[in-house]
Amino acid sequence: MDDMLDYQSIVIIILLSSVTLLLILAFNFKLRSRGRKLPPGPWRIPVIGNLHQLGKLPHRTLRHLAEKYGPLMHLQLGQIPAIIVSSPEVASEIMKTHDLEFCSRPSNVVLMKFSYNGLDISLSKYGEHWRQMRRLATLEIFSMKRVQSFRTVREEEVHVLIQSIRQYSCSQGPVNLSEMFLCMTNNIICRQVFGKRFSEDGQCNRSKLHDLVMETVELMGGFSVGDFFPCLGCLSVITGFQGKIERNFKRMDEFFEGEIEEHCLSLMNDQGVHDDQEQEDFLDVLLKSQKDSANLSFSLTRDHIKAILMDMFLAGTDTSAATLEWAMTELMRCPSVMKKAQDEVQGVVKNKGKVEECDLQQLQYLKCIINETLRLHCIVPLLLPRESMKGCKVFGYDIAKNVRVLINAWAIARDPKFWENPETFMPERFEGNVINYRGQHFEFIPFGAGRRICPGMQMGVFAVEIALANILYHFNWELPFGICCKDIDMTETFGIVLHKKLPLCLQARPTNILV
Ligand code: HEM
Repeated sequence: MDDMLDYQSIVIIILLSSVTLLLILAFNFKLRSRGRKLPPGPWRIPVIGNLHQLGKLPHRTLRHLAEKYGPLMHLQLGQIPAIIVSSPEVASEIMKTHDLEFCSRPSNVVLMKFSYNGLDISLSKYGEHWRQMRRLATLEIFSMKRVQSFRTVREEEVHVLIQSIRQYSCSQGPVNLSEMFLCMTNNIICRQVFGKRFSEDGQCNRSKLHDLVMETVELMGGFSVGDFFPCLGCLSVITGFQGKIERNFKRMDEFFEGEIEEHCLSLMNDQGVHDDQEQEDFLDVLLKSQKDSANLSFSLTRDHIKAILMDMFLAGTDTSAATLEWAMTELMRCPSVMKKAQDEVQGVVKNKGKVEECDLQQLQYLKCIINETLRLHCIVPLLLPRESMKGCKVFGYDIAKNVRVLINAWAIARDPKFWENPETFMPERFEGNVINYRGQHFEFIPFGAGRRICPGMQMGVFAVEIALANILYHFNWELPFGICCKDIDMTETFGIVLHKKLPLCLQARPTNILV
């Protein structure tokens, strides 16, 4: 009898908790619209359906809502108040006029973990600490001189990519370009950060580190109820999500520790002293800055260094790889654009045997292709979320403190008011056009704008340009047997970074250029 009672009470408790949970969800997930053109709120949208949709492809769902309710929407995402920006005018208000009020980042458990409790650059809140870290990184890591000093690294890794494609396509058929791009960008980042690569020698293949980094990226972009309902954060423990984060973080941390130890040792043995300052890797630079921390107004701890290393991997690897993946996908869908691009590269490089970075300045059409790729496939579609630091008025509406701000850069770059035939891939639109991605033209902000603009922009673009130019120079590309242009799957994945859901597999036919 007692057992029976226990069983019944357990069932009742479970039922009551589920009903409470559903009520909390239903009550909290409503959408309020407060734009000038918007209907008076609050009103509700079906809870589970939209939560699910937002969790899947938020940029598309939010664009659809913005078309109905205007470019400045106020959503109550669970317990989190958020505004969604979907037009260049409002984006300019937020990231230019009121940049100082909106340049902080929200925090949640996952982000805090991977940023070493907010010690990094990309996820930390705005304040003196962020300013100092960003200044250090801008001077020591992202300066044009430093980026150019890694020119050889980029050229060598692109060379390895070309050789790997050549070997693979001769023996095995279609090449998984999505995978190869990811390995190449990861190797470039590894060499810049640690001075070494982790793929097998001479190969552009996946290493254990690549797998680990990709797992981290997935976890960070994953959908967690706790993001919208902090009071239900404990659910992530029950679902096992928290455990996955802890395990993944531990492995990343151990990996960084190992590399730091190795670098410290070689610095101590004076092997790390580089005659030519330009050969230093980022970790050398950070360790030196730590030693000379008298020049800094804060003490650069080991956790600070690991937080920056985490930023490099998470922000720098799959962003550039995804850009290459979408660029090649669009070129396969538009054979005339592909031909024009190949003719341009061929005309500039002739029989030199490879494209070098010094050739890139002449490849203006290639640059247009990259711009158009970043427009049509905004790689970080909602940028990184921001948070208001104090109450302020935007377009006559009061925005409170601690409101999350999502900028739908993906929707903005497809706004028909600013772009003719916005859904069409048309690199020519950038020919002789003054619009660029450097954060001054708010209809095109793939790298964000204002104080939090991507500091790795140049590093990413150089890698994309040199890789794309070389794969167009060395190969003619065909779709696998039986597939035609219009069959190419364009489905996107869900996550912070927009990838193709299905990998891009293509048959490479080497041109007659000898390497
Ligand atoms: C094509 C390649 C890339 C794209 C499309 C891209 C895009 C972005 C975007 C949209 C943001 C957020 C900006 C905002 O919130 O306004 C960002 C931030 C950032 N990116 Fe990139 N990025 C790329 C490459 C890189 C690379 C190669 C690195 C470094 C190795 C890097 C490091 C960072 C960092 C540290 C931030 C945080 C800035 C801050 O919060 O102060 N990115 N990136």
